[in-house]
Amino acid sequence: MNNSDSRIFFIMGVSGVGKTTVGKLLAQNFNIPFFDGDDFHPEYNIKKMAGGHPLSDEDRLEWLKSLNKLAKDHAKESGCVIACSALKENYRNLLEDDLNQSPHWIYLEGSFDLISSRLKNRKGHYMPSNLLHSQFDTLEIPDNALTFNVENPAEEIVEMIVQKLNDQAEFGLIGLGVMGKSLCRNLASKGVKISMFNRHVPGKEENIASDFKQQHKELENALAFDELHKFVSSLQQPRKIFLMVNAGSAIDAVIEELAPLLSKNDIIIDGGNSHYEDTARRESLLSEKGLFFIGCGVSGGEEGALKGPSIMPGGDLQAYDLIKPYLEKIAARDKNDNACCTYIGKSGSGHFTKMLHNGIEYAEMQLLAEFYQIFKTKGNNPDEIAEILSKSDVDTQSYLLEITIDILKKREGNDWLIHKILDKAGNKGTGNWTTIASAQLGVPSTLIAGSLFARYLSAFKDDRDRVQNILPSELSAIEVSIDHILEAYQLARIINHIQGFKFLKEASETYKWSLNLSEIARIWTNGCIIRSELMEKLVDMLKSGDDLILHTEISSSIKKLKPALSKVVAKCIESNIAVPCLSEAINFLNGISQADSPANLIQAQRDYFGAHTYQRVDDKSGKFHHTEWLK
Ligand SMILES: NC(=O)C1=CN([C@@H]2O[C@H](COP(=O)(O)OP(=O)(O)OC[C@H]3O[C@@H](n4cnc5c(N)ncnc54)[C@H](OP(=O)(O)O)[C@@H]3O)[C@@H](O)[C@H]2O)C=CC1
Ligand SMILES: O=C(CO)[C@H](O)[C@H](O)COP(=O)(O)O
Repeated sequence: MNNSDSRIFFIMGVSGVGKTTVGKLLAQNFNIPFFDGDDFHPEYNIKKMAGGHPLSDEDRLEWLKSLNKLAKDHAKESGCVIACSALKENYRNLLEDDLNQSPHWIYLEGSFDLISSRLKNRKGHYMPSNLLHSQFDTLEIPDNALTFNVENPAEEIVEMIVQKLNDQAEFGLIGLGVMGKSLCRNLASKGVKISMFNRHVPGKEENIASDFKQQHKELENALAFDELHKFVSSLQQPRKIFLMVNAGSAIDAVIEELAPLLSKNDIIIDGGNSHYEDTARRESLLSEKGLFFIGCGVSGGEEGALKGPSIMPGGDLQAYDLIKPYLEKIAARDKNDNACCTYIGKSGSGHFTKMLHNGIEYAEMQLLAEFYQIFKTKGNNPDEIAEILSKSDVDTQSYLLEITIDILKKREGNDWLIHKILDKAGNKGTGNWTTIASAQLGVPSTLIAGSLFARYLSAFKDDRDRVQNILPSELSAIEVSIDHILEAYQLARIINHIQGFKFLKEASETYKWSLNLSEIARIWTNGCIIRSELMEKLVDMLKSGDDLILHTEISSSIKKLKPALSKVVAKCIESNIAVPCLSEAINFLNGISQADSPANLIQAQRDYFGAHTYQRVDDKSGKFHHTEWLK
């Protein structure tokens, strides 16, 4: 893609501003060729200008194209400096069209009076000074150029250009909320020179970036902005800008403001929990403007983002290669010290994978909540439940189990804090999207759906209060040993992961993403919310095939643990304990392990009322049949 040592500079500004002088000095400094755009005008244009007539857009077209070719030819080598007025945005677009790198735009500015007086003293140039008015009228001041005032001597301007380039940050981050702040500190502590931006909202959001910089020693070299164009100019090209803002309309709003300030080949990375279809849409929209868009799932919460998250980037592979060193630097490490970051695949696949991660997270959380309820019903207090969970088998170890133990032990005054927390579960949408996507793909992700709907049911707190008054359902302790309960938990988690990876496999085939499931499991072994001992085991199992349920280790665990799961669910139902996720687990297992299902009756009913046809077991051709049921 890029010869990394090659630099293309366009020195722009109105005639007489000093482009040639500055350009030659700059070229000398970098030891690259200098070209004066004026030397490339066709004879016709020179005559027209010398006659005091301004050039039209049509006159400029071939000239701009020839300068674009010049830039492209030299971009393949050491680069070059080209002086060219480039007064309008669309001229600049033509000049950088199809370049394999983002050029540096240097805008030389000066007052009309200063330049006019300089032009009057200039000899041997075909541009009469009265054309200067038309140049100023035509000029569209660039947003994304390094700007220098020509009251300074040319030598100083070149020094300032070099200094500015040296001061530029390698990586930019927009959105200094919970995750954005942690990621900034993580990047800076790894020695990455960063630029940070947070919007300015008068009276509400003021000096967020500069105040944040003051609070942390590791940010002393970071640049802080609340003006977007200054933030953009502070970044090395191609710019790499990580968005950590709320998913949805906020991302579109930021992109709308940001994109016009960027140059070709710049890379926007969306690290939020965006919907994968939005990501695909944004990627194709931005690619029309020559910009790259990487949809990048990030998991680990505030602490993970600070100390090492799991990172799931998807999009253009060449663009990914440019941001890979930064993402790998900040990612968590797996047990072999490899970064928990891997290229997921094209387009929205990174955000899809993060969405599914959250779906698995929903079910893992719901299972723990159901076991909390089971032990509560047995009369155990939160400390006792924490004690039971902390003694559970290594196979059940996970980050979510660890934090659950901490949560259960947390006291407030004489009581446990958990008793003071209202039992209405919130959500930000990823569980909902996962459930919709599973329905669209036709995959039975029943534990994820069960846990989503359990959250929704919990949110109907008033209804639950009212219904309980009319239909009281007494909870009673289930008579099952702790070992059996923990075995049921272990198996339900296995089913959750079987469903999750099957879901990914189906998405990969449908969307032609070629996902590497083992590699995805690997980057989920650390840094993310669903890291666990089980995930560690799945990395190798998924190497030998994607069908987890048929893997010998998994199938022998299922055989061993299934009686406990069946018993616990049956006992919970007898005891009026709602266990939607656990029951989905055993129902799925019973369904998937029976070659015969009652779906023949569904097919018959469909054919009866809607002539939807059915296939027959005694017709191996797979042909569809219809019966006139009332004849
Ligand atoms: N919190 C978590 O554990 C995790 C969150 N995520 C995802 O990361 C993203 C960010 O989350 P989080 O850091 O928690 O969110 P916060 O609410 O803490 O921060 C959001 C940031 O976005 C900025 N922002 C919001 N709207 C706009 C807008 N219209 N224009 C410009 N900036 C805007 C906010 O600026 P301002 O302060 O000015 O309002 C703030 O800096 C979300 O998509 C979230 O789902 C992913 C993994 C874990
Ligand atoms: O992405 C995350 C962790 O991986 C976030 O914490 C996520 O927002 C949690 O989702 P919800 O608020 O819907 O429970």
